[in-house]
Amino acid sequence: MSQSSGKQVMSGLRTVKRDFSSNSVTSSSQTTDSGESSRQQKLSASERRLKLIQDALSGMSAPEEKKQPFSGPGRTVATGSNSNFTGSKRSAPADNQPAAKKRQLPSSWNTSFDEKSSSIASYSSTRTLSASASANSATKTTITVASTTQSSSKTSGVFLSQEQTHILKLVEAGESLFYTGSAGTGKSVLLREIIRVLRKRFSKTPDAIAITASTGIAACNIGGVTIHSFAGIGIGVDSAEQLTTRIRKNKKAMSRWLRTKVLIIDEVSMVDGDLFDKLAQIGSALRKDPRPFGGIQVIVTGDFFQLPPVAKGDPKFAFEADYWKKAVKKTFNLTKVFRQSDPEFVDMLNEMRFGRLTTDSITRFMRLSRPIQYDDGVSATELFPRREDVERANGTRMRTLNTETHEYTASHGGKLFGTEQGEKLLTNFMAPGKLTLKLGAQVMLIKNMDEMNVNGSMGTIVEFVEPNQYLQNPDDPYVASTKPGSKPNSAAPASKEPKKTAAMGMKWPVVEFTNPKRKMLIQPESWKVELPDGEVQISRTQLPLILAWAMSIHKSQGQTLERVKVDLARIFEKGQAYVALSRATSLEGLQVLNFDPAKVKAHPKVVEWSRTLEVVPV
Ligand SMILES: Nc1ncnc2c1ncn2[C@@H]1O[C@H](COP(=O)(O)OP(=O)(O)OP(=O)(O)O)[C@@H](O)[C@H]1O
Repeated sequence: MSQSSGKQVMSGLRTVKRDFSSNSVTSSSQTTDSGESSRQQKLSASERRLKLIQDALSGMSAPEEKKQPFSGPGRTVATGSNSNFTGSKRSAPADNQPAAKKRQLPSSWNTSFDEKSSSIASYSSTRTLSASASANSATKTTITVASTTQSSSKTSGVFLSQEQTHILKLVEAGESLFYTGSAGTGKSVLLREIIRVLRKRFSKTPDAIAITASTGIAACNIGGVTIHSFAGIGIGVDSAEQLTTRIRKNKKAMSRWLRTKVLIIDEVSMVDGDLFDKLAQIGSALRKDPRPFGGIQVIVTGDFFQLPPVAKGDPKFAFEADYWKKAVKKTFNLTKVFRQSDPEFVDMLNEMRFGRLTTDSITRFMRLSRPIQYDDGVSATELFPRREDVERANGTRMRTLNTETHEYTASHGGKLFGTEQGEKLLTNFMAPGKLTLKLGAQVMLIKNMDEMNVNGSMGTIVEFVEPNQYLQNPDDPYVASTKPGSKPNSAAPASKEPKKTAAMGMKWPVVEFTNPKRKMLIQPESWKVELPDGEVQISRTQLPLILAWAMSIHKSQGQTLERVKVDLARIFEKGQAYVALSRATSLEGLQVLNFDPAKVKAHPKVVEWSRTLEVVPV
C-alpha cells in the first residue's frame, strides 16, 4: 500500500491545512501483547485492565540475573551452540518474484534492543512431526539450539511529516510536551524516532532516558518498562509523601529518579490523573527541584479516546491532573493520517472515534458486512475482543491443515526469569512461549525484518528448512545489494544470513509474504524488558511469528492490517470498535459484521477535553 500523495487525509476535531511530505509505507508498527495465561481469558474487561496494571508492577526487587532455555517437551537430541553455519548458499531463484517496492520506514523501526543485541540467546525448539493432523499421533523430537540474536538496525531514510519533525525538534530542544492523534497518525513512528535520537544523544549515559508506558504491553512495545516499575512506587496507591519515603529507601529507584533527564510516558490514556500528580510531586521532592517531575523533561503520548485508566467509578484522566498543564508545556495533535489514504474511510473512523456517527457513515459501515474473497490464499485477519475466541479460530484453521506440526519453544533470560514477576512480564510479549506452526499456516510477522517485511506483514508458511539449505532468491533486493564489492544495504536483514549456531536438523519456517510477494526464512529473534540502567528484567527468544487467521483486538493495537474482519456483536468496551476498525488500511479490505452504532462510544470527558486541544501550527 502506498500513500496517495495527492490526498490530504487528516484527522482530529480541529484539522489545519498544511503541506505534508508524501510518504509511502505499507504496513508496520510494533506491538506486543499479553500472552499465555489462560486465567486472563476468564477475566472481565475491567479485571483484565486491572491485571494489566498489576502486571506492570514487577521489577521492584530484582534477583540475580538468570538465563536459561526453556526445556521443551520431548527428547533433547542436540545442542547446537557449537554447530556453526558457514554462510548462505545462493543459487537459482526460488521463484520469479517481481521487483519489490521499497518502503520508507524510520530507522528506528527496531528497538534499541535489536541494535544492541549481538549476544547469543539460547533457543530451544520442539518439532513435532506428525503424518496426520492429529497431535496425538505425533512423533516428537526436541532439538535445542543456540542462535544469534540478529542485529538489524536500520539507517534508511526517515520521512517524518512536518508536524512529526516539528515535535521531534522540540524534544531535541529539551521541551516537555504531549502529543496525541487519532489511529494511524504516526504516534508510534514518531516515538520510536524520538527514542532513537535521544539514545544517540545520551549514548554515554543511557540511563538518562527513562522509557516508560502505562502498561506492560505498551512498555514492551517500545523497549521500556512500566511507569510504576521505573518510579519504584509499587501499585502507587499511597500518598506522594509516603511513596517518596519508600523510594528513598530503594537505592536503585532513587538513582533512576536522580539520573533521569528525559522521561517518556507512552499510552498515557491509561495513567490515572492522581498518579500523574504523585509522580510530578515525587520527582520534585527527590530531586529537590520545585518544578514538576523535579525538572525532568517529560515526553507524553497516547490517545485518550482509547482505553481509560482503571477506576472503580468515573476515571480521572491524566489531562485532569493538577500538574498536567505545568508539566506538559506544549500539546500537539497529529493530524495527518498515514494508515488510510481514503478520506471517506478516515472521516468514518473519525466519527467513530468521537462516538458521533452520521447516518451516511452508519449505512456505509453496515454495507461492509459483504464477504470478501482473496485469491492469494491469505484471508482477512479476524479480530476478536476475547483471547479464547482467537485461539479457537486459529486452532480450527490449524486442524484443517493436514501437514506436519512444528513446535518452537521460546527461551528466556533476565533477572526476573523464574520469578512470579518475571512470569507476569512474559505475558506482555507478543511472541508466544510456545509456537505451533504447520505448512500452509497463515502467519504475521511481529518484528521488522527489513524495509519490506515489517511487523504486521502477512504471509503463509511454504516450507520448513535447515538454514544452511535455504536458497535465497537472488532477485531479492537485499541479495542484490550485498553482492561482493557492492555497499551492503544497511537495512538488510541479518536473517538472510543463517544464524551462526543451530543444531543439525533444526528447521525454520519459510514464509511467503503477500505484500510484496516475497519468501523469507524466519529465524529466532529476541525481545527484552530492561530498566533505564540497562538491567534486563526479562527476555524472550522466539520466532517472530504468530498465527494470523485471528487476533485479539488488544494484540492488534498498533498494527496496520490490509485485510480485517470484525464482528462487532462481540464488542464490550469503549474504544474497542474504533481500535479494531482503524487497523484496516482500506474499506476494500475491511469486513464488518453486526455493526451497531450503539457500540460506538467515546468518553464524554475526553470528547469535551479534545475540544480544547489546540493544533499548534507547524
Ligand atoms: N512519517 C511517516 N511516513 C510514512 N508512513 C508513516 C509515517 N508515520 C507513520 N507512518 C505509517 O502509518 C501507519 C501508522 O503509524 P503508527 O502505528 O505510528 O500510528 P499510530 O498513531 O501509533 O497508530 P495507532 O494509534 O493506531 O497505534 C504505519 O503503517 C506507519 O508506517
